[in-house]
Amino acid sequence: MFMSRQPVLESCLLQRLHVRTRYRMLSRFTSPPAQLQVLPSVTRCWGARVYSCLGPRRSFAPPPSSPLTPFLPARSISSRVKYPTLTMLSPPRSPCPKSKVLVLGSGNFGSCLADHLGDSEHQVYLWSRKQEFVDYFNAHHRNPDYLKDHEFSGNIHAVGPDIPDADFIKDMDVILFAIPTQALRENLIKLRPNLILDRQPLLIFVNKGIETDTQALTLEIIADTCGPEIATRATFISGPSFAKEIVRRQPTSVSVASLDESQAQRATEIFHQPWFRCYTGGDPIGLELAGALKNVYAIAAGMADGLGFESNTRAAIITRGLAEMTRIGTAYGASPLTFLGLAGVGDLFMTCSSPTSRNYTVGYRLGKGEKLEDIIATLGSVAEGVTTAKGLKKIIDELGVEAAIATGIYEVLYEGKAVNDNVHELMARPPSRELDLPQTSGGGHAGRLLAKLGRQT
Ligand SMILES: NC(=O)c1ccc[n+]([C@@H]2O[C@H](COP(=O)([O-])OP(=O)(O)OC[C@H]3O[C@@H](n4cnc5c(N)ncnc54)[C@H](O)[C@@H]3O)[C@@H](O)[C@H]2O)c1
Ligand SMILES: O=P(O)(O)OC[C@H](O)CO
Repeated sequence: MFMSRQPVLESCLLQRLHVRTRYRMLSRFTSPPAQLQVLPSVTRCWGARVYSCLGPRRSFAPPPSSPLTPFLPARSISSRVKYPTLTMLSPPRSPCPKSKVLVLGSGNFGSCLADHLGDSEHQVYLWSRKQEFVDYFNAHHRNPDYLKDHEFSGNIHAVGPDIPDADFIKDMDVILFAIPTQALRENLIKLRPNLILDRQPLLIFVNKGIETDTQALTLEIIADTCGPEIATRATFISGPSFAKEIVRRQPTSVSVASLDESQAQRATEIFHQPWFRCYTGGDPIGLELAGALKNVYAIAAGMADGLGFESNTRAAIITRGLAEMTRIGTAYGASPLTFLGLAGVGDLFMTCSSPTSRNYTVGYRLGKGEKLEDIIATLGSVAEGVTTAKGLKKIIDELGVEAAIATGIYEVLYEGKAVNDNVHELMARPPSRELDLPQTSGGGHAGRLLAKLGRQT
């Protein structure tokens, strides 16, 4: 997944003796996973590498279908079962330098990334707007609402419920925002007076959505609330990354982008680990659009599955969804290449094909005949695609691009169109050319946004 198989096998052969010797030394203290002992030697070596590189977790229950399952210890998800740490075989990269990180938002993704950074020996403060969360987390090192089976890093301290004050913020090296897009503006407005410009921490945003009322991307919300200087340095992380898989240290890769690439590089240095690869880039607008739009197509894919359609239909939605989001992004003024990256096709593919996705689940349940209000009321977590579909519809209309799938999802969610009619209408359209990119003039919407930031297109 993150390296080609041939070099892996070659390096396995070279390291085989070394790894075996180290395992023998280690087995004085602990037994290696039984699975590693019964596999053929080369496979065992690869398994040992994967196992050692990823390191076992306090909570870990690999799904039966996981390709890593043969190499990983079967273990209860209960954290009462402790596993010896084998990370000494391939230790985490030490963070350079060790940072103080404030994570705003203690849902699935905020707490998962807090755990990732805590494991890398950063000093992490996890903010929640709920006092009960703060008390419970500090007493038990568990999240009472999300990822409930996971025991979190001891390097995390929960803070709240008030937004941290200026004294607290001035000590932070990094502030990571893991708050849903619709709630970001109000929180940035509260936080802005506490940010000192000449000692500005690295600001990282991981939300994936479009603000419904304004159709603003996060970059624009930051510019509106904090000014162009802060927005220009803001950094965005996106890509195929389910929280519950990150806390199990499943190999994960993401895109990291900022208009100021030195900031993206800083973020990469803080996040990059052998089990969490970061790829940097300079197109935050494309990265943001890709992350937001894939959620709308995940609703479409889930809906098709819920209706009982199978592989052909899902592959068509993913591929035509990619064509659509690339077209919208290009007309907006983003680079079409960004949509071929992890934040684009990577996340689109994953979210459209996994019931772990909340957006896919919304679509699936709609396909099964449930009402949107009932699904939202019982989902227990945010599905950004629902609100994004609304903001996106206005953007599509303004740009004048053809985006039949996204438009159909908007009509199902907000205009009462029946899911079956949506499929029939999509399929009954006349034939068209497969791949075309729109011409952009004047930099599109991105040009206006960049001008707001004082940047030339
Ligand atoms: N869960 C994932 O695997 C994942 C992966 C990548 C990106 N994301 C993105 O990260 C963002 C957060 O997702 P999540 O999975 O953590 O969502 P979640 O629903 O699990 O948690 C949302 C958190 O935000 C808090 N919150 C909600 N409204 C708030 C407000 N007005 N002020 C302050 N805090 C508020 C909630 O209390 C909760 O702690 C979303 O944009 C999502 O698309 C999620
Ligand atoms: O559960 P979803 O659909 O919000 O997807 C979560 C992440 O965006 C996957 O990368």
